[in-house]
Amino acid sequence: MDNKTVDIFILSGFLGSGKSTLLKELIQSEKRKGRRIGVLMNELGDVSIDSAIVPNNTPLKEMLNGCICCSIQGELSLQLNSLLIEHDLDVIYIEATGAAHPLEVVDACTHPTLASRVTIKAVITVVNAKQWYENKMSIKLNKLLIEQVKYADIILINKKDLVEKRILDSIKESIEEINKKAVISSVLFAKWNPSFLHTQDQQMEISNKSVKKHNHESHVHNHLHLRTVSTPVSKPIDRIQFLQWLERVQGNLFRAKGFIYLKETPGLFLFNYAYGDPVFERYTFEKQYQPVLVFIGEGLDQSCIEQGLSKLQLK
Ligand SMILES: Nc1nc2c(ncn2[C@@H]2O[C@H](COP(=O)(O)OP(=O)(O)OP(=O)(O)O)[C@@H](O)[C@H]2O)c(=O)[nH]1
Repeated sequence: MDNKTVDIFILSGFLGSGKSTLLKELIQSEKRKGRRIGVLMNELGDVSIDSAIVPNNTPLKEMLNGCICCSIQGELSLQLNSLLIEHDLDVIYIEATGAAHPLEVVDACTHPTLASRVTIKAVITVVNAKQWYENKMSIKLNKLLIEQVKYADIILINKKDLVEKRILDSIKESIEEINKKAVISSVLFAKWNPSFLHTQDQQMEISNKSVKKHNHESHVHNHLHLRTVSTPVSKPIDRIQFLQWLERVQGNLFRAKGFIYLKETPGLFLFNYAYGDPVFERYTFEKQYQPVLVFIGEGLDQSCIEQGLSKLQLK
């Protein structure tokens, strides 16, 4: 009988902290080692955006329109099961939504039908340095950020370019106070030495057990009431007008992403907006996408967003 288990790494962290950026790095690193990787992605919206970074030849399962920890925990077990049946893999990376509680994801991976076939190696939490330092989130969101840090085995303080060195040190200290066991690194564009993942197995399995232990304790689940709005944007938009409009979007906009055409420059652009920082990147990946935008936040109004975007496309 084959006793080989498939390694599982769970990527956690708030919306826009850099989970997909990290996943891209990890996929490249695993490929260089010749390991067979599978990816399971969960997005809050009904449109897949993050999967653009997963190469076509990498087995991928996507769970759209819901958060693993709220509504589709059972589906995660099913999708994980299909990945294991359909492919001969060494490792699976699970990218949770930014609203997910890591323990709920761990819980779904420890379903009795999966237990003998997978080993949960580590929860890796990505933190947006500026967002952590500024501490401007609502109480509920802050609590979620803390839980994501508390139950991590590895914590990457990402976007270190957005804060000064001394602030980075204070962020590290405050994170250490919450989680003394985790390995903590400050990183830029989630660039990190993932060989660590394969040399420190023992250490991580120890802290991993503590994750499982906590799993049986009761914890308050943050229901964030996040709303997602996705809408096609077939015509090119003026970049400046779009950004000005984005500032005025009604509600609490945490995250926006998608593919759009811009008036001033030909070609499709990948748009990312996380914690107030908008980024347009020319889309160069192999997968084909239709122009569409996804907005994630609290109190978003779908018709207002659609009307606003329609007007921008007419200008
Ligand atoms: N300035 C800066 N931007 C970064 C860094 N790392 C990632 N980003 C950008 O932040 C944006 C969001 O990154 P993602 O990797 O998509 O974040 P995510 O956590 O996967 O987002 P969700 O899946 O929506 O939760 C993208 O535009 C990235 O290019 C960094 O170190 N510095």
